[in-house]
This record gives sequence, structure tokens and C-alpha cells, in this order.
Amino acid sequence: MIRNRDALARTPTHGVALDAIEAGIEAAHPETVVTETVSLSGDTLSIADERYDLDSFERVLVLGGGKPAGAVAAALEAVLGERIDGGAVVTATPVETNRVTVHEGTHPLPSEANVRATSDVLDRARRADEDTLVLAVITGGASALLSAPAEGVTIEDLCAVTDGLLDAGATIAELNAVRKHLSRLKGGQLARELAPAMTVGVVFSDVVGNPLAVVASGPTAPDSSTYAEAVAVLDRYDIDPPAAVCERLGAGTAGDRPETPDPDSAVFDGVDNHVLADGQTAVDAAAAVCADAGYEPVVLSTRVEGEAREAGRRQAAIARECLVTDDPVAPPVGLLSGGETTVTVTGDGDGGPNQEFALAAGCNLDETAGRVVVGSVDTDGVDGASEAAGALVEETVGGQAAREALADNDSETFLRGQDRLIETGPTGTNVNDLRVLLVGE
Ligand SMILES: O=C(O)[C@H](O)CO
Repeated sequence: MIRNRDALARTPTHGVALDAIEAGIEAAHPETVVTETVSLSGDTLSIADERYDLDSFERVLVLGGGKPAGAVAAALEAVLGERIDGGAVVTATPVETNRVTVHEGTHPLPSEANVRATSDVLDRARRADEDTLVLAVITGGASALLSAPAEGVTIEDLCAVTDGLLDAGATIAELNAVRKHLSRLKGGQLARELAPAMTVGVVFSDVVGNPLAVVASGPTAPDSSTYAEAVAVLDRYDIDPPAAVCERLGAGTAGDRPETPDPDSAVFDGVDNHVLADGQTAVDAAAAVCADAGYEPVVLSTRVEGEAREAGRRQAAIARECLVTDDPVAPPVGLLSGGETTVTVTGDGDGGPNQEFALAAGCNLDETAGRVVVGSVDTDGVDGASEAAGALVEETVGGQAAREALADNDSETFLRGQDRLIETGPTGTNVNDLRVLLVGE
């Protein structure tokens, strides 16, 4: 899966880091996950710990979206075969399917193509009745891919607000609180359209802690956020929204639109959501590879957030501590983490959070004599706006030029010049970042 593996595997330690990254991505791939967590025996469909009697339904539909949604639909088809009657998903990475229509959409910004594709999903959702079982594919990236702007709001309005909040460094919970209130489907509204059908959410989480109301803007999850909170987010980041957005959110007025359905809403009586994969899935598989290769795995955290370069410096410091003092663990050790770091852009360069993480770590590995190797990727294969998944570095990547590139947020250009970028292409999954720091003896 790592296309330039040969160029990157400079030493056996580099090779182990690449193996661990590949294993992490593979473990979180829908084909692997669905095979392990979904099964059909006679008329009984098992998803995670829950059982559903297909005999109680006249039809089974697959509906949803997000970056891995095409691969999830294909994997569900492989398990359920002809028991699936149809459906539609919107994804950035189309795959071949037999019964579910896979629409290709745009990410990270929504487009008219996404809106058209989402109408297909919504039309089918509206036709679902009490005899329908809906497998709702809820995966990261769906906030952009599943786009059904609220009345009066255009795609340009959505793009302007999304862009503004992303650049300003809003958190995903803040961004999605706004997106939910500009949509006809997010924040539990897909569940409202699907009722009275039985809805089973098949969730792949790319958000730290798996908050169902935030992953993909929670189309099938209760939502406690409000119009007032959405307005407060725009104010906090000093966003001057388009007029239609002000109008919709009721900025400056009381606002009289119905809120998104909250946890007490009867809409969720027929909804079960199951998180089948998340960052932990990838970290655990990477840890197993480290252990097999003789590196004691230590999971630092699956919840690393904040500025990527700060996280890179801190994790490099922990690796150096292991190397110099054998504390908290004597080498050989594999330090693993997941989560989602961000970059506050102040320079003019190119690069994503995983590349900044790796470059910052590489600049802080002085005197480690090549015994520390740092790999960091976004498991979807796309690190921020970059086409690479991330980077693999060691001490030799550091130096004045590296520090200057970091200062200009130009990690991608610099690491490409050093042949340090990890290239996978879109992987078909999306469970956020995976980092592996190997400390050799
Ligand atoms: O689509 C989204 O909202 C993000 O990927 C988080 O799930």
C-alpha cells in the first residue's frame, strides 16, 4: 500500500515503522473491519454485539457517506449479498459495487455534485418505512460529502463558512455545530427522515473519543448543539458569514427554526449506532507489529490533539528519554499514538499536520545516531491538503534548512526533496492519524 516503500526503507528499523503503519491502515480498512464485526447466519444479521432478524424486514438498504463509505458498502455487500435490496452512498474514493449506488463527491469542500448525490440518498431515505432496515454508513468526511444545504443556503455559502472556520483553526466539534444548523440531514436529521425505519449506524470514527454527534456531523445521532451555539462559534472566530447563513442561523435575533433532534427525541427510538473502527483500531495493529519485531509497544495516547509541531517535539523528547535513560521504557521500544493534530498556518509553504509532526520531531532528534525513526500518517492517505499520507524521518532530516521549512509551514516541499514523504494514495479508510516512533538499542 505504501507506493514508495523501497525508497523509504533505508534501514531495518525504517522497514518496521513502515510495516506498523501499513498494518494500522489495513486493520482499519472497511474490508477487514466489516469482515470481523458483521456476519450473517440464516436470517440473523450480527453487527458488533447486536443481532437483527432480517425476517422482520421487507427490505434492507445501505445509505450514507464519507471517505470510506464506498469501501464499507462493498464490504457490506460481501457479507449480506442479495439480502441488500439497494441504496446509495457518497464517497471521495469510489469502488465497484453490485447493489448499492456509489456516488463520487468532493472533499474537503462540498460541491453541487455532492448535493446531487446526497439528494439520491435523501430520496431513498424518505421512502424507507417500518418494514425497512437501513444500514446507515456514517464515516469521516461525510460532513462535506453528504451535503444537503438548508433552505436558502447555497453551496457557496457552505464553502465560505467551512473555509473560514478551517483557516481560523476551529475544532471539528465547533465546525460541525455550524454545519449541522445549515443542513437538512446533519445533526440527527437523517434519522428523522428515516423514521419509522429501523436504522443501524455503521460508524467509522475519525474524531477523538468517537462523539457520535460530531463524527460526520452525526446524521443518525442526537444533537444537543443549538442555533445559538452555531452563532457563537462564528463570533468566536470572527467569521463574517454570507447573508443567507446569518438569516438561517438567526444571528442577532431569537431565530424560530426547529432545533436539530435532541437525545429525548422519539426519532431515535429505532436507531442503533455502532462504532466499528476508530483510531484505536489502527494503533493496536501497529503495536502488534512493533511487538513482533522486538520493539516493546507503548501506546502514548490515541487522543493526541493540538499543534502538530508541538506534538512532534514532545514525542521526540520522550523517544530521547527512552534512549538516554531507559525511562519510561528501555529500548527497543515502539511509541505509538493516534488522534488528530492541526497546523496553525503562518507561513506560505505546503504540508499537512503529519508532515509537520514528523519534521518537528526530526529537528529534535540530535545525537540519537539514527536510532530513533519517526513515522506519521493520516490513515486516509491524504495529509491535510497534501497528496502524501505523511512522512518517515530520523535525525539526519534535521538542520537549518529543515527548521526554516518548518517556520514557513513548508514541510511537504522539504520532505519531498529529502525523499521522506509516505505515499499511499487514498487508502479507503479514515480513522485519523497514526504515529510510530521506534527507538532502537
Ligand atoms: O466529516 C466530518 O465531519 C469529519 O471528518 C469528522 O467526522
